[in-house]
Amino acid sequence: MTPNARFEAAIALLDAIAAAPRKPADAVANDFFRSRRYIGSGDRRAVSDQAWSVMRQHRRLTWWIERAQGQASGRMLVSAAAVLGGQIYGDVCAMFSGGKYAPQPLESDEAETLRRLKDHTIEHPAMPPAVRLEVPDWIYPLLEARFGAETDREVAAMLTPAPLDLRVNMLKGTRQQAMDALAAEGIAAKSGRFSPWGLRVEGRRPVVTGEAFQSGLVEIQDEGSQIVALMAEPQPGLRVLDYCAGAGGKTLAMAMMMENKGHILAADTSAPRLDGAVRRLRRAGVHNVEQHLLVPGDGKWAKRRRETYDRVLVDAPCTGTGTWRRNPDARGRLTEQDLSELVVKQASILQEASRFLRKGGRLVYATCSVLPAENEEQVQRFLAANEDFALVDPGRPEAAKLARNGMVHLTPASHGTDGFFAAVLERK
Ligand SMILES: C[S@@+](CC[C@H](N)C(=O)[O-])C[C@H]1O[C@@H](n2cnc3c(N)ncnc32)[C@H](O)[C@@H]1O
Repeated sequence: MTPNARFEAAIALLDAIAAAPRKPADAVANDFFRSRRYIGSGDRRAVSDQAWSVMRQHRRLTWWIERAQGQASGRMLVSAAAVLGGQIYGDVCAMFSGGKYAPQPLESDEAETLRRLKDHTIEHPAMPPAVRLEVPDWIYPLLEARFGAETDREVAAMLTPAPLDLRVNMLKGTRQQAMDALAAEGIAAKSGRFSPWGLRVEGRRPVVTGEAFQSGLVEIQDEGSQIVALMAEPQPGLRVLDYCAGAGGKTLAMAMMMENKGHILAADTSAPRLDGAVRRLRRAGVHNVEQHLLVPGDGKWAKRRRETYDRVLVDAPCTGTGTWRRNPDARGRLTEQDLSELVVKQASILQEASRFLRKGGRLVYATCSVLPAENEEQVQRFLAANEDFALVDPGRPEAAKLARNGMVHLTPASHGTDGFFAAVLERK
């Protein structure tokens, strides 16, 4: 593809994303490229990179375009990003050549808007903080309450692209063997900072097509997520309930820690998500996991299992604010109502799941959110209503050293992981 054609494809992709405001951008992008099979993999990556870079600057670009009396269409967003990113105004206008596969020429008002952006950069002192940090207005005070003087540093780090983290599957080999196998595929990886099984891959590499991944020796998993699984301390022989197991990221890590001995019940209300785990479990060589679809009214099922699990992991559905660096479009979709509904849901799931824990057993409550309402406040409310539970320090030293007041808060800026929260609760 010519640079102009890539420019045009990025504009079309951004318009498609804007036309489906409730759909995740990566799902829109999958459909977009599926219907344009003539776009090869290198071009696809370049077009996505350009669109994702615009999404990471969306509020600031819109602010600039509106200030320059324009409309934030895909054409204006892409061209404004180029001009504010330092490309020469005339060169950017020339991209709109109207040639085959190139964008149509700029209208005179579009060219005028763009001209007003000349000699500026994306930042401007008059930008409100929520615009500068690319977050919805309603959430900024919550982030400020959470991070205080560190708000700028913490929230800005949520705008940088996430690294690629792997977990070595000890059922298949050691960390050194995994590093060697990856090196043989031309992929350089170094040990993670916190997880004993973590690897961080340098640069963006196609790990999933390689032998190390296909053979189940490595799995893609953010290091923060590995720490959450580790906090459940699932030893061989125990009975573990993974109550919001989804597609099994933490189930897999726990099965590995249990050396395939004992039993994990991976429960979720979503059949498609549970199905998503099946191939991953097989590839990883895991065979101590049983899946269970939670359905309303299965009281008998629950009654039989009351107080029978040594460990319960509640990886609750949440706002996903901790994963914003992976999904820059998600921040724009999140509403205040989403948050209040999730807080109610999380409290009910935690209460529900806690019934399965035996006396002396440990429950880990976790989210991939950085908001106190979904995290420590949720734990405090639960403890106030359940006197037979107590907050305890994480047992594993890797997690204990990360804990503050007995709870672990991970963030991209402070730990280089996704944002995660986890707390261990023991039944007395
Ligand atoms: C954060 S995701 C889980 C991710 C998964 N543990 C992993 O590590 O890959 C939250 C999960 O909670 C599930 N969920 C939503 N409502 C639920 C409920 N009432 N009970 C149990 N699971 C629920 C969702 O289907 C989703 O799979």
